[in-house]
Amino acid sequence: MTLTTLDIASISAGGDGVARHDGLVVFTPRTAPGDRVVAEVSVQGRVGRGRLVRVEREGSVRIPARCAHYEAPDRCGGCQWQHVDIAAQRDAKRAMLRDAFQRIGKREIPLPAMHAGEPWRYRRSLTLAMRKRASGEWYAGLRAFDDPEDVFELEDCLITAEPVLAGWREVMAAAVHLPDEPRLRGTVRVIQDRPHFVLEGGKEWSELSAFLDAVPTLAAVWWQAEGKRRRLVADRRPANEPGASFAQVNPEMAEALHAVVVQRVMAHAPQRVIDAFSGAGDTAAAIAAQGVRVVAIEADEDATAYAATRLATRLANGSRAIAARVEDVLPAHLPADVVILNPPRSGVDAKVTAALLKSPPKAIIYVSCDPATLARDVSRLPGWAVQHIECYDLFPQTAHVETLCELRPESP
Ligand SMILES: C[S@@+](CC[C@H](N)C(=O)[O-])C[C@H]1O[C@@H](n2cnc3c(N)ncnc32)[C@H](O)[C@@H]1O
Repeated sequence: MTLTTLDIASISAGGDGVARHDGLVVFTPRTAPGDRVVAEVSVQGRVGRGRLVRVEREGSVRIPARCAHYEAPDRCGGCQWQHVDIAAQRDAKRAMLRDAFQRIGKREIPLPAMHAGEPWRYRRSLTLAMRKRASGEWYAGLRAFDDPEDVFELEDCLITAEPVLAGWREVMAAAVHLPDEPRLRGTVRVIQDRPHFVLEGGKEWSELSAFLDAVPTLAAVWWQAEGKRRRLVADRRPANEPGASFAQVNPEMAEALHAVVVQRVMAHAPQRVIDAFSGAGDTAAAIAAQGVRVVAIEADEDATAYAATRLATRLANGSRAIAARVEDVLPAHLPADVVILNPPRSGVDAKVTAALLKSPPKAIIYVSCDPATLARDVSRLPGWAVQHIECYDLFPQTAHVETLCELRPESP
């Protein structure tokens, strides 16, 4: 390990500042383009990893972080970019997408537009590590970005909406009734203005009913005991409300994106649409409501069951929700006029792109949360052109970016 002066030139896809030094590319968290920093650099294979020691000269996009947990001692790993001006964050995300297409997809795309909303208090869901101290007292918090074992007690999270934090305060006030374990994990999500709680871990929950009595405002409580499936242990919701797992983290921006997806699908005047990785069926239901036959494919059985209820009135035209892996069943449901792909970060299996090459729709609308896997998957679709591409800033202060990409067959 050596102390090295680095001039940070750009930001990497993972959110670290990037500098070149002695023929090495060095990635240093918590640095910004234009910074001159001193870092402890260690070499791992062909790349260098920097640990920021001090900033010698601040780049023009560096700003003070707003959140007290961001800097030492907590070093919160929930956000990566609070030290970067919001406009520069958004420019970096756009550049990240174009770079991924160049580097991985070997394609040139224009610098995409960015749609953005509120940069603070946008999260409607917060997952925290829960720890029991030797004294028996519980605390809940996030992990340090450079030490996942280091969980600090969270006082506030400036990217999380107040009703979620209120839900967490209620849960922690009742923590004495949690399963008797040193470590648990929980998520509070606010759906239709009411907090829902998902607890993960523990083998027995002997004080479950005392816990439930102590959390009267929670609309539903789910428990995923160690090695078991998640189950609903308290349900005070109105009938037919979606489960906590299907809520959008940033509903305002997700709705804006969703509306554009529906509009782009409908522009093809489709008769048959496949919504692959359909979740709880938000998009599928909106398209089916316009008289289109929609097949929604989703691996999660609970999400599919909910999507099926939303498509139930459209059964007559063949709309339905299928609980299966997209790669296993997509070929059997093609052809379609438009296929929507909205996979997790890992992107789509090569079988999915192979099936689309064999039985091509008029358009593929790909919604991605990872530029690298999007670029890889598009590179597996030779003969398809990027007709339109744009970014949505669903997660300000972090390095994550959501992309909408419409592909059409290249003209012969
Ligand atoms: C990014 S979410 C998209 C959800 C939904 N389209 C929406 O807008 O809310 C990805 C979804 O893909 C599902 N999934 C992950 N792998 C899958 C697979 N191999 N086949 C089908 N669904 C899968 C997950 O359960 C999750 O609901």
